[in-house]
Amino acid sequence: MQAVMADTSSLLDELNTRFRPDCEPENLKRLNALMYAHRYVRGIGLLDEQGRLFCSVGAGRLDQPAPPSRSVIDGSIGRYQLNTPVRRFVGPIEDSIRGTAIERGRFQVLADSAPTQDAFREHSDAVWAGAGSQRRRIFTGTYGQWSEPVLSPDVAQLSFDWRHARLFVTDTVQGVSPVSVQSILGVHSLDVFRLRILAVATIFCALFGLVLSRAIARHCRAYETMDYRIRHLFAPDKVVCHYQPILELATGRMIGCEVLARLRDGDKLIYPDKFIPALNRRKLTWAFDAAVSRAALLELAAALPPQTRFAVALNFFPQNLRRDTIHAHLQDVMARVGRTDLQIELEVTEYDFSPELAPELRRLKADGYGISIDDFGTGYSNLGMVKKVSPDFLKIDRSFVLEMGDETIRSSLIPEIIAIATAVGSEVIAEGIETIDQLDQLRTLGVRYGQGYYFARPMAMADLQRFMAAHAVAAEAAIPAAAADTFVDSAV
Ligand SMILES: Nc1nc2c(ncn2[C@@H]2O[C@@H]3COP(=O)(O)O[C@H]4[C@@H](O)[C@H](n5cnc6c(=O)[nH]c(N)nc65)O[C@@H]4COP(=O)(O)O[C@H]3[C@H]2O)c(=O)[nH]1
Repeated sequence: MQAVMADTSSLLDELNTRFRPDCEPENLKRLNALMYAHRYVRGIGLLDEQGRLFCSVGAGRLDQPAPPSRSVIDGSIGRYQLNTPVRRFVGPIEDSIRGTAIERGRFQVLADSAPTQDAFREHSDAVWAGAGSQRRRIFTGTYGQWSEPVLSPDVAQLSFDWRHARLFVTDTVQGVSPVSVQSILGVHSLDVFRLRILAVATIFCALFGLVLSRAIARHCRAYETMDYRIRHLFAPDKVVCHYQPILELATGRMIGCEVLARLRDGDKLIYPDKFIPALNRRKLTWAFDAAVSRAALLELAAALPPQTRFAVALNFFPQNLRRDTIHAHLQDVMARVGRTDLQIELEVTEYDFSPELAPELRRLKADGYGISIDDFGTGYSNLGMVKKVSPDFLKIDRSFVLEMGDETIRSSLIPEIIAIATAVGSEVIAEGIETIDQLDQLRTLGVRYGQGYYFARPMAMADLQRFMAAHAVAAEAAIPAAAADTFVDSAV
């Protein structure tokens, strides 16, 4: 009890020396803060000159000043009013709650022997008690008074005071008379919660960083994939055509070239094995085939001197080998090219050679296009079907040529392929000739045409022109003088 008296007395001292009995909000706010600094005080009231209570920290200005109590006891620290209604001090709570008020000078304080302020200070910054139906609640705490709408008393709620950069955490204790408590987290709270906040923030940042970095890495990987990049990489102006000469093996005469496409990526070239699967998945194959064939034919027509006949072998995706589409496109290109000496050969791999494709190829052949079956020997084509198309060329896959020196079963099949070609009325082109031994053997076997690194790698137009100029002289000899070292698969 002594502690209650000492606390109440010191507050009354302070009130009477430092404060005016002024009911203005600013003053009430300061009084409120002072009240919360005293453990055993639950309310402060202001008295008018007649000693009537006219204002209190919790309830503000009263509608009617409360007349002075008749049962006042003079004590050592002030005049005691026992059993006075608490409502006058703390606003709209039950009238039946009563307490002890002690007054001195123009101030009255409500003493409370239970140190409830401690509980507020420790567990919340402000408190409200009243009828549960009341949504807008007036919170009172160490920082003064403010009102706050409580959306639902059933769940804790967060709100943010932008002006003062404070976060309010409101929770409601349900009961006959619910109590809402508010904690305020502001910069000042960092002091109290510093370690906890730091720990939580660090864990949060670490987790967030981890999730974010994984998401970024996943995106970067996706951007790096050819499937993503192909949309930006493929544009008609990014197509680079390289040309690989096709020669008559007995004479070394160049009869034409195969067009092999690359894509320009800055100062690098990307090769078909990298971008063809992505073109297929992105359904860009026709745009690509159309761009390559147009670019190659225009470039060849502009660069090559008139020839008697020059074969231009074009690779098309099997799904694009449709007579109507291809013919319309190539007719348009050839009209611009204006060269009748360029003979277009359409290449289809044996693997893709199918019954559905055969009629399309026959119609294309009837339109005057040459047909070559590429990588011959690697697929399982129906010979009857091959015969029906009667291709101009069967191109022996380079794996057969590669194994020729080792005398494997595969290489022993070359004569069989030559026999099939004779049977269906086609010429043979051997692919991937890299050595003079391979060249000699193929010539001995009767293979008429060939291409490969031994003669020249696929190269840009400027190099093809140099190759053709040098080759015109060397072609006099039976074996071509130009070899792979001189004409490499050149950059742009
Ligand atoms: N080791 C070795 N390789 C040789 C030799 N001579 C030529 N080659 C390579 O063998 C491939 C021959 O082309 P393919 O069988 O039509 O196979 C082509 C073709 O199926 C496809 N392709 C290339 N350009 C186009 C195009 O414009 N359109 C379409 N649809 N496909 C294309 O990509 C495939 C690969 O083309 P590339 O990478 O240019 O590879 C080319 C060529 O560079 C040699 O002596 N030794």
